[in-house]
Amino acid sequence: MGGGGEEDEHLPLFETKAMKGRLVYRVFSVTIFIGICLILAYRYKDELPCVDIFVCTADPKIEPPILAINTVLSVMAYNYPPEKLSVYLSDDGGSDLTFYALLKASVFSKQWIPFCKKFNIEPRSPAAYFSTTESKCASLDPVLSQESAAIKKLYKAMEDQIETATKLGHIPEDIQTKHTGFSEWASVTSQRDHQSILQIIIDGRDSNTVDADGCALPTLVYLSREKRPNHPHYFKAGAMNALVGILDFLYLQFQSARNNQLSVVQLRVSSKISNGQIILNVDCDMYSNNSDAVKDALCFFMDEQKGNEIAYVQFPQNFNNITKNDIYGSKIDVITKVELPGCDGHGGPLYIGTGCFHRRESLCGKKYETGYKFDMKKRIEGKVKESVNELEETSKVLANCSYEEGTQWGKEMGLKYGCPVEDVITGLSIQCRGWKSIFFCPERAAFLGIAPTTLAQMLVQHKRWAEGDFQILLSKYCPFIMGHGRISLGLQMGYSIYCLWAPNCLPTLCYLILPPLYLLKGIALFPKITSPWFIPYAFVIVAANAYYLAEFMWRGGTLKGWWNDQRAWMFKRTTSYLFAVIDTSFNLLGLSSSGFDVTAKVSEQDVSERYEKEIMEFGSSLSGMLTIIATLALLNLFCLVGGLKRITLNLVDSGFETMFLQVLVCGTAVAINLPVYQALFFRKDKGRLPISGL
Ligand SMILES: O=c1ccn([C@@H]2O[C@H](COP(=O)(O)OP(=O)(O)O[C@H]3O[C@H](CO)[C@@H](O)[C@H](O)[C@H]3O)[C@@H](O)[C@H]2O)c(=O)[nH]1
Ligand SMILES: [Mn+2]
Repeated sequence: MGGGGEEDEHLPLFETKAMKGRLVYRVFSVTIFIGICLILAYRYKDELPCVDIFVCTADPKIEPPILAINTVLSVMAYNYPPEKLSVYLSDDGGSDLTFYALLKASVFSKQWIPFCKKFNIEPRSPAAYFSTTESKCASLDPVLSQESAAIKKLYKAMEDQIETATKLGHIPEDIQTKHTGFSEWASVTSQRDHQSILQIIIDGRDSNTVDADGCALPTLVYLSREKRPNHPHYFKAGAMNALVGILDFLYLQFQSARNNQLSVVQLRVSSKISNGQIILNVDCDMYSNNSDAVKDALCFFMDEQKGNEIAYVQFPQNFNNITKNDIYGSKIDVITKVELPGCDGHGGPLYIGTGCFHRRESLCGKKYETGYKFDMKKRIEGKVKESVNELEETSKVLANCSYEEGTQWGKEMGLKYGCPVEDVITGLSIQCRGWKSIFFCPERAAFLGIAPTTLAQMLVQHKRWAEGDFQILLSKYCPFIMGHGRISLGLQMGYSIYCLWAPNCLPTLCYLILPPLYLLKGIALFPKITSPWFIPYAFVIVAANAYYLAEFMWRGGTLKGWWNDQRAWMFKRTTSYLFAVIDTSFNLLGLSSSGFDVTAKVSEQDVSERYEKEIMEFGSSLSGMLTIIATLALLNLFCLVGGLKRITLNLVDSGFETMFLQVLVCGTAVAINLPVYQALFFRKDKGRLPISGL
């Protein structure tokens, strides 16, 4: 204690001071931090399995090469160690134009992949990225916009070259001399008659092949499997099987114990070249929209508790060209947001084609055994030591059509042959072998594709689906027969929603033909509005429609979208499903076999404009399907007018009371068919329905 100046000299009771040597410590801790990151990177990197990605294309006219390579580039740029990725372009069109486009893409990828990773951009399909608003916003990040402008220029130059060649229809000689691969086309007589063409465009094993930043690149392979006129090629299933294959010594032993022959022919192209434990299939029109999707899928496969029983992880099919009110009901949101997640609780969703990650073994026919464990890190040592040329030669043979003869490919192994929905039937067989599957819907869609833009395209696509699913129901693969005791009853019922699509045409046709005809004649088919029997009718009509409407709106649809969806269902039921039933019957009688009509992915300028404006495209030439649609629309209109006249003239006993439901059914049909009348009587554009053709 004291006073005055003495106080200042007092020392504080305690004092905290920074230690000396802070800089040294900081350097030390940074090195430890880097060390931990490297350890994690090492661990993480090594634990990730190899992934083989198959992109399918079938015709350079229907599926332009520029579309296919955009998909290829998007999957090459996944956030995944490139040395563990292999991308295969399966070209069923056997086209040198597609091959040329892929060569160009391989060069462009050296700039594109580092650009994507540096700025973490999405989506990684260049065409899709350059059409996003962010890519057009120059001001946000000056470095990004500068580099983006430079890379866009490169892309446009590549696009120009590819499109010029595509328009020309062949590859000019001066370009052909630049790559020996083109010489393969000297012996190609047609799309349906040629030898296997296989070119390893980027060899991931080669440490000299790097991108602009010096990082490794994914392996990139072009394959056009052999096709001969006297050999069935089994469409997409055949294309996939030429690639799939399996090389696993444990599995070979397991199989050879049962059938010695099998082990010899299990190797196919990708199992020879890269043998990734996981296989992803995407159609050429479905680019990757989420560069983390591979890692997302692996979270399921690699889960320590449940991962071993998962055979496939299916992502939903989303589309980037859906208009606000979805005129053709293509969004299938009720399927992907309600029905398939519903199946998830009963053993897993159906395999619906593109956007599906498979465990190689389960796709190749392995049965699930309780306690089965698979080490994703396991790599088959010493598998490929051959030089690129040797490897091309030895792998090519595996894509020959004679290679499959007398084997289990298309039956026990790989995707199943003979069904227009090779995906659904294959998934069902996998589930019946004891495996589970997963439906995964990340917030940012993993894949985006192209939905049909004309009525005819949509109806043809649905005919293929309905026919395939109906064939399954009537075959030994029927979910209630093959699935009995193997998959849950809930899942059997889940499958049957789709298997019963086709026969749905019969009640729909009845409702669209009988009530109007009887209305015209003045004969009542339903109870009077005053009768107690009217109540169940009213309840079912109101409740079923209200439920579907609520489900539709809950999943983000609009009211007009729901109305359009109802129309799309009506058209599908009266045409696609009817034709599916007829063709399935012919098929059962052995009078025909089902094919695979590839859905068109490009349309003319005026067709696209009408699609954007949500004007239905009937397409001026009158097919059987459009004739049915127009006839039913006219029948309902004619009968409604005739029937109403009869009622107003009091020619029917207690008119409205008796005929209320018939007028409602017929009136709804007329209201829903308004675009048909418009197309028949008022429209002048090329998308109208020519009344003269009826
Ligand atoms: O002989 C063929 C025929 C088709 N494809 C490819 O198969 C894919 C699907 O064909 P597409 O015409 O687009 O049919 P979609 O109806 O749009 O396809 C859905 O339905 C098919 C089953 O019908 C599934 O295989 C698809 O994955 C699924 O997206 C495309 O990449 C085609 O290139 C071939 O590789 N070879
Ligand atoms: Mn498609």
